[in-house]
Amino acid sequence: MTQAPIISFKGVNKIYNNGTVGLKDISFDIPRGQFLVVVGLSGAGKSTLLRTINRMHEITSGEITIEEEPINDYKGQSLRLLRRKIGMIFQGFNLINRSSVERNVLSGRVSYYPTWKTICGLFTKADREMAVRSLQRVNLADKLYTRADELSGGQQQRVAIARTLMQDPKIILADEPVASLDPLTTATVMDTLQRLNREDGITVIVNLHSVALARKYADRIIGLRAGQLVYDQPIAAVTEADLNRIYAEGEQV
Ligand SMILES: Nc1ncnc2c1ncn2[C@@H]1O[C@H](COP(=O)(O)OP(=O)(O)OP(=O)(O)O)[C@@H](O)[C@H]1O
Repeated sequence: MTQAPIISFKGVNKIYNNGTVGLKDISFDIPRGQFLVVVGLSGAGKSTLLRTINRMHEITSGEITIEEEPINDYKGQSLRLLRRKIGMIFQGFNLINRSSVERNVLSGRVSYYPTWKTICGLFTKADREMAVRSLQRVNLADKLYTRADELSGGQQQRVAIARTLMQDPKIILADEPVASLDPLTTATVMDTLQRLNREDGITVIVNLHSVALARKYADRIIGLRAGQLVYDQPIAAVTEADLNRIYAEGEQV
């Protein structure tokens, strides 16, 4: 029996309040444990797609299911639980710069605490130990007490990944995670995501501008153009010409 997809889009449309079409009739399934890369020109809808998965953006019509449950109507506790199982990392890392690496990583655990405890920094010993383990997973255990803004960009992004590990996520969404990094640090971040995908079975969905990186890391590549799904192939079937076409044709839109 084939396993049910971890995420399923069914006829999803997203129209922003100003009338801009973000997503147009998107339907596809993401199997559990896949490393999916989303490519497309700037403005194609990649960020919009990612952000509908954790409901940072609301869809206009259609349905998204996660682990076979429709998430459209989640509120309160169900929405919090959904967001707990989905980690997200951003191009700009979104760390608290003046705080220690430990404090930043522990902040990934806040949904497990009442607000007053997190304000006072009252994290349990078990969670402090979990923070060390998360940093070990991204090869940064020696930076526990370093201030976040004293790290390189690649190290900061790995702290952001360690922070999401505190949620024990089933899915990691990465929105242009390496766009501001040089090639060497880019590799450390992408390798980290790949390791978590392969060793921990975390489903990873990454928006990338770089076709070369997409080809190197993806199990499957999907392409968006003007909010539409225009390409969907397993990596073995992806050709350079296909990818060039996604970008070239997009320019005519
Ligand atoms: N909050 C918003 N309000 C209105 N329109 C928006 C909003 N956010 C995005 N858009 C528009 O929706 C479309 C898709 O944007 P989106 O950011 O998802 O594209 P993208 O492929 O991620 O682009 P980039 O690679 O530049 O990040 C674009 O036309 C964009 O201008």
